[in-house]
Amino acid sequence: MGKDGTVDVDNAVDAVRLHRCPHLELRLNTHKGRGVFATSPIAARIVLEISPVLILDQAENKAHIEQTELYHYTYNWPLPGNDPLILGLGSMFNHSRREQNVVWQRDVQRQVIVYRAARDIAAGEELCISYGDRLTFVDADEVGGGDCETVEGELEGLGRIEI
Ligand SMILES: C[S@@+](CC[C@H](N)C(=O)[O-])C[C@H]1O[C@@H](n2cnc3c(N)ncnc32)[C@H](O)[C@@H]1O
Repeated sequence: MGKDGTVDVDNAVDAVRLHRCPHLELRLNTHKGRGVFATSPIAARIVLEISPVLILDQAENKAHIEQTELYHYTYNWPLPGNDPLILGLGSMFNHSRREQNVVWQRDVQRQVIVYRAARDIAAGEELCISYGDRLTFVDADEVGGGDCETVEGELEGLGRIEI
């Protein structure tokens, strides 16, 4: 780990050094179901989590993922028909259109997703990513409105989840 708390994730191809930020908790009963929250301040760019993914073939995906609740725990992947299941804490990040404070990157070769803080995060904040525009549920943040600043500019060039 670097002096600033960042993690070098550019490891050898045949190994992935795993990392989870210790300042996280899983809250079980939020208005979005379970969700990940910061227990202490977290600096921008810190690696929050490195989650492996499980890639099934197209037939398995159709039979066991698309028709079930598991579909909501998959990401887009650059292999047609093989959108993987996210294992680990990555599967617990909820969506926020306007308050996303987590960005993520696929490591296709090593089949992991690396999540980082998009900006400084305060203790008690929920850690959210963007699932994109095609949601399969009603966005709880949008039901009552709200007036939060976007972090779109900070997220340019980084991947979005579309599930
Ligand atoms: C990848 S899971 C996230 C973890 C999930 N909350 C849980 O308890 O397992 C995605 C699911 O979380 C819920 N979710 C995520 N973001 C949400 C939001 N902004 N509004 C309402 N529900 C949300 C939806 O049910 C969605 O299908």
